[in-house]
Amino acid sequence: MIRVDLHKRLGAFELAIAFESDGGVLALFGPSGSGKSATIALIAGLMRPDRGAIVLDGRPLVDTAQGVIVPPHARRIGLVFQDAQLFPHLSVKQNLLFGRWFTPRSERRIAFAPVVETLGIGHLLGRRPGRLSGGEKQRVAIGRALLSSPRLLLMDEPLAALDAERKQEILPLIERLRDEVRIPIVYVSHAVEEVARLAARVVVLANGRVAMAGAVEDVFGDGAAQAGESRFRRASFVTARVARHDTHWGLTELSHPAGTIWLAGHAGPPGRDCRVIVRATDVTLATAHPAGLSVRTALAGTVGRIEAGDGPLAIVTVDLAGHGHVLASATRKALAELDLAPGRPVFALIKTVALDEQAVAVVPP
Ligand SMILES: Nc1ncnc2c1ncn2[C@@H]1O[C@H](COP(=O)(O)OP(=O)(O)OP(=O)(O)O)[C@@H](O)[C@H]1O
Repeated sequence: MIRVDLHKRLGAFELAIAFESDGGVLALFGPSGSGKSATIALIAGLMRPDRGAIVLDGRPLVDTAQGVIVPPHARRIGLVFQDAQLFPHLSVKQNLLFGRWFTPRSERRIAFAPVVETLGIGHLLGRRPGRLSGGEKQRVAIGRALLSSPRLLLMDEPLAALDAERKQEILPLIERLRDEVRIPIVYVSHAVEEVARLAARVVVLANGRVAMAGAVEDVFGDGAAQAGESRFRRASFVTARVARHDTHWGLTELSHPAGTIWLAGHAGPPGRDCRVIVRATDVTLATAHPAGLSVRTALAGTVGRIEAGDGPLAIVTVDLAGHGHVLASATRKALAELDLAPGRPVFALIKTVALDEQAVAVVPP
């Protein structure tokens, strides 16, 4: 359990945030410059707050009112950054063991062999970081952080520098840290897909303040969480249950009270709840259930919030029948011509080709 309440002035920027996490993965989300990395640096002890407190598992790490500032190496916090920041002159094995250096023997809960096994880096132990790929470096960096047996892992955009394939390799490893090692993680990301896959709760920062906080479904269903992001990055997710696989056509049917969601490929065993990540640009709005269209997924709901500026485009939140929301991007012209206003019934149409196994995340515990 971590509780954070911090104030810090950085030039013209002022950070004033408070949040807490009970475990699992807490995502820190927000636009560039909103204060995510500064928050991580304050928790890790790389920067001192002007005032405030950090309490980890009941132990005050910072309490400026009492003059408490625990130095970084004594905080028992593991750090993983976007660039792995390995020591170039040390082998992979030495880099990994460095993680244990500051951890008293009695507190070493995480052993070397299982970490190496989980991360699949046994064959790399003798190599220097210069001879590793980006994904391999990042796995070693995660291993080094874990071997300090931290009480909390801070991950600052750990996948941002990796290509899509590498990301898909490392995401399941982070899920295992969450579910098997059961280490609490504060995870900074810009990517809705990563948050959907990993986090149960999210804190959205804007201009150094907590703009929203709560369960990810609630926060991402609200268009405001990603306000200001380009329409190509806007996405929402819908929690639905795997109903069956259609082996003939290679599709998976997911059930949701608003309608059936079809996706290409295999999304896990029937009965499993998952989050389907839907990009706003993949959603079409219709005032009637479609006929004569190739689209297979039509979810019933009502128009919620409409976010429109002076430009030609708008982002519409559709409140789905039953539960959840999807975001749709549409032209303001279309909304006017279809007379779509808050409260009006609407169908959100999603192309099956936009959804496959990679668009699906198991609901985090
Ligand atoms: N040492 C510093 N001195 C002055 N300003 C700083 C310092 N460190 C950060 N800032 C400013 O604080 C603000 C928040 O920066 P921060 O790196 O925390 O943002 P972020 O949300 O992590 O952004 P990104 O997603 O781009 O990494 C920015 O305006 C940044 O310019």
